[in-house]
Amino acid sequence: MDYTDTETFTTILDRTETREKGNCFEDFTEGQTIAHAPGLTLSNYANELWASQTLNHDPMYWRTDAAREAGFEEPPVHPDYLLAAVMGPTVEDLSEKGGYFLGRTNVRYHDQTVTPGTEVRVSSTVESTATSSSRPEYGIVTWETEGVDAETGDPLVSYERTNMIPRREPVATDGGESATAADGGDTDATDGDADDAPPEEFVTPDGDRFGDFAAALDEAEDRDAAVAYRHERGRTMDDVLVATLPLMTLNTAKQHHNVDVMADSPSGDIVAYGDVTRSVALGHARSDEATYRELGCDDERFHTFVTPGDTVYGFTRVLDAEATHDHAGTVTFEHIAFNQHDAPVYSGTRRALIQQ
Ligand SMILES: C/C(=C\C(=O)O)C(=O)SCCNC(=O)CCNC(=O)[C@H](O)C(C)(C)COP(=O)(O)OP(=O)(O)OC[C@H]1O[C@@H](n2cnc3c(N)ncnc32)[C@H](O)[C@@H]1OP(=O)(O)O
Repeated sequence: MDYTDTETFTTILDRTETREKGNCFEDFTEGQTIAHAPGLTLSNYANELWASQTLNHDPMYWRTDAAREAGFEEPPVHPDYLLAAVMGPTVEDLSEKGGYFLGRTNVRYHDQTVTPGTEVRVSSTVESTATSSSRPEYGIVTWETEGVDAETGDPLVSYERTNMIPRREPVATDGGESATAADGGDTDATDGDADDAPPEEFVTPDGDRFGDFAAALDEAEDRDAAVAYRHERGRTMDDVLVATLPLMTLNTAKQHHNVDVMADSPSGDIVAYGDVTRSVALGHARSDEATYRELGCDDERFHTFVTPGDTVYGFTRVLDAEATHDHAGTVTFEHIAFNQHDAPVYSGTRRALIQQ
């Protein structure tokens, strides 16, 4: 028999089993810990590709003199690449089966002096599993993940991530009726103050230093005003951003590189990895601030798909500024990434040390 004859081969394909990858919702139990096999070595190539393509062009990641001025011995790996490199190796075990990255919180950078050549090992613990009331074919799983330096065991980055994960067997649900009734059917991107009217005034900081953010908050205080502004740059999602960057971190989620499968999904196309979308928005934001160190991110949500050809812009609201160090202060931001139709695609809060 000729296996390479298309007609014959098609009937053979129909009769053979597919050796599947990934885990379904039923495979996760609360408290279970998974040591991810892949792990990787942080590379200069992937670091530069990530930071350049997401417009994270802060000189301290590119120039030795700027790195030394910021207290590093040499340019460290970019925190967004480090975070993605700690998420990529988890995908095969946690999310390769499909479903969407819904959000993440408690992102903490434990060591920002990490340089290319560092080997990373990653493990995750299942924090919770829940039924999706709106989607019977999915469950919702939250994991706590930590990436460590393989040589020293020192923690590098940790976070809690939530995904929709396909079930083997759909369950009976109320079709989301209870959630809709409970939350009033609110689909606004920024939870919490969706029913409030926007403030009368928006204040833009005069510059990119801690003092500029603190002064803008002072100006807005006791008035119907918010410190909030848009960033000029936008980045159109191309193949490098959508498929290459996640694959460079060993992220095997089909959503980012298998057009054939994704053609039948609700997006109809491959979708940008959430960490890439977020990194582009944060890159825009960092271009308008004198960042000293990243501290962490919380309440990150991915609101809708970003597909190739979409353009990602950034919007920032300044929530708080606290003088915590001689040379820098802690600023809390809310960042919103939005597309060419002005629809929010990502939101999250971020704390960073900003130079005085
Ligand atoms: C695969 C991958 C990485 C990886 O390999 O990992 C990626 O990078 S992929 C790219 C990034 N990603 C996206 O492109 C998704 C964009 N997004 C959407 O396209 C829509 O959001 C939706 C179609 C997914 C849902 O749409 P939607 O149904 O209108 O949304 P919601 O009703 O808000 O959420 C539905 C249910 O998820 C619950 N829920 C939401 N968020 C959280 C959270 N943070 N924590 C806990 N539960 C949460 C919610 O509580 C509801 O639960 P119920 O089903 O019980 O009501």
